[in-house]
Amino acid sequence: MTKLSVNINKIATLRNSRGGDVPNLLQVAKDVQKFGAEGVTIHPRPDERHIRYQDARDLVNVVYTEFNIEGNPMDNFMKLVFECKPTQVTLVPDAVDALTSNAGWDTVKHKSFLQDVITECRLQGIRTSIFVDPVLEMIEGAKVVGTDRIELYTEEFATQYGLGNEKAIIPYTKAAELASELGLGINAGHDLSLDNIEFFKNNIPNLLEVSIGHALISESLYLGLENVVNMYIRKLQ
Ligand SMILES: CC(=O)[C@@H](O)[C@H](O)COP(=O)(O)O
Ligand SMILES: NCC(=O)COP(=O)(O)O
Repeated sequence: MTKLSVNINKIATLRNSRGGDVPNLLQVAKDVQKFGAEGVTIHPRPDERHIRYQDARDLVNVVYTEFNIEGNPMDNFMKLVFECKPTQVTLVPDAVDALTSNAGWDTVKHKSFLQDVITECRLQGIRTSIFVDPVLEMIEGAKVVGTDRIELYTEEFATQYGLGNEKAIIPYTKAAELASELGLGINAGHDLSLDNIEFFKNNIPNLLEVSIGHALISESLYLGLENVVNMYIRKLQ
């Protein structure tokens, strides 16, 4: 069984667009867990354009499933992580001004930096996962730096699968096989959706967790729109 961790960044994006508290991020976190999600993911970015650092602190008291905080392990981010002590921190090498995450770690080049961060997280009792492309050398490097898990960066798979190219799964399957042999736990995320999740899950051995946000929130809008439009129409009769 693969756990679903719902990424609620997009709820914060919508909330911040009006400056108030609608939709309420903490209520959404409570609700996704009530509906069966086994984790909540956030990715506070340095400009706080969606998740704010205070949201992370507030969510500590609300997330009773697995709390996953993602981000680039810069000083402020790591201070926040050590304060919140989530179940898992996912280290992502994204640039300060990145529109969204767009690459995995070079685990060879950044070996000693990652080793230091991961050692500190372990001392604090926080599970680590590092965001990686499905490249065997990077998976071997992930083992060397001592992470508990990897998160396979799935954008390329999602794009190619959407174009009908099922073979795009092959590097992910091979990466997962190697990770399993090396004793690394396997997570995955980025652009996973109702269209591609079943195929992905069926081809990735030992997939422990997926974190899904952009598509899941968009799909929730599409699938809920008819109901809400009709509720308004009934009130207007
Ligand atoms: C690490 C990752 O894959 C990202 O998908 C991320 O958590 C999404 O961030 P944004 O919501 O800022 O695009
Ligand atoms: N780690 C990936 C994640 O949390 C969500 O990514 P996306 O579904 O918003 O692309």
